Amino acid sequence: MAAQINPSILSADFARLADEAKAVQGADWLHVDVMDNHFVPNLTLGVPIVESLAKATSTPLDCHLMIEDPDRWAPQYVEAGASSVTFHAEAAHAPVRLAREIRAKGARASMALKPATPIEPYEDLLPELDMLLIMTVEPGFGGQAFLDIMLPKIRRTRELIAKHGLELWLQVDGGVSASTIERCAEAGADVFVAGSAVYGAQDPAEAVRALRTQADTATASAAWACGH
Ligand SMILES: O=C(CO)[C@@H](O)[C@H](O)COP(=O)(O)O
Ligand SMILES: [Fe+2]
Repeated sequence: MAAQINPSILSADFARLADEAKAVQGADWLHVDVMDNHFVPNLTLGVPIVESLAKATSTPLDCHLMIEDPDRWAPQYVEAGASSVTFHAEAAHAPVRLAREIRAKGARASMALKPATPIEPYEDLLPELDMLLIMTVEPGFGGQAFLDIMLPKIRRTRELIAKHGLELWLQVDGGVSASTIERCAEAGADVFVAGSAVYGAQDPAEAVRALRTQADTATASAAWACGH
C-alpha cells in the first residue's frame, strides 16, 4: 500500500474549514482532532462541525476522538459522516464492543495509544480493528516535537500485525514532518498524520505530495515492507 497522508485540521484556520479542506486536495484522508477538555487539556470541535465538514469535502474524514466515554459518542461521529473513527484505549470501557459497533455502522474502526500505553496488552484486540494509532506526542496539541522513543513501539506493533497476518493500518500522529516521516515509515507506519508540517507550508497540497514521496521511498527500503 502506498503511504497515506492525513493532514490534521487542528493546524488549519477553524473559521475557514471548508476552504482548508480543499487546500489539501489529493490527501488520502482529512484528520479531525476531537478534544473534550477532559481526556486532554484542550477543546476543539464536536459532532455538528464534523457533520458540516463531511458535506463540504469529498476527502474522507478520519476522526481522532480524544474524549472520555467514546463508547457513548463514537457512533455519533459515524452517523455524522466520518469514514474512520479512532477511540483511545485509555478511555474506552468496552473496546471490542465499540470497534464492532463502529464497523457495523459502516466506518473503519481504529484505536489509539498514548505514548505511555504499551501495545502488548492489546494484541488480542488487533483483529477487531482496521487501524491502530500510535501517538508520537502527548495528545492535546499540534506543533509538538516528535517522540523518537516511540519508534520501538511502532516496530513492535508492525511485528504483531505481521505475526497475525492482519491487514491493519498503522498510523502515527504527532510531530510528523519532512525530518521525521522516514523514521516512522522505516519502523513500520503506513498512515501519517501531519498538522503543522502541512498547514504551516506555503503550499499544503505540495507538502502532502512531498511527504508521501518521502514515506514511500523509506518504506521501499524497509525490511518490514518486503513482500508487503
Ligand atoms: O492528535 C493530535 C494532537 O493531539 C494531532 O493530530 C496533531 O494535530 C498533529 O499535529 P502536528 O504534531 O502534526 O503539528
Ligand atoms: Fe490526531
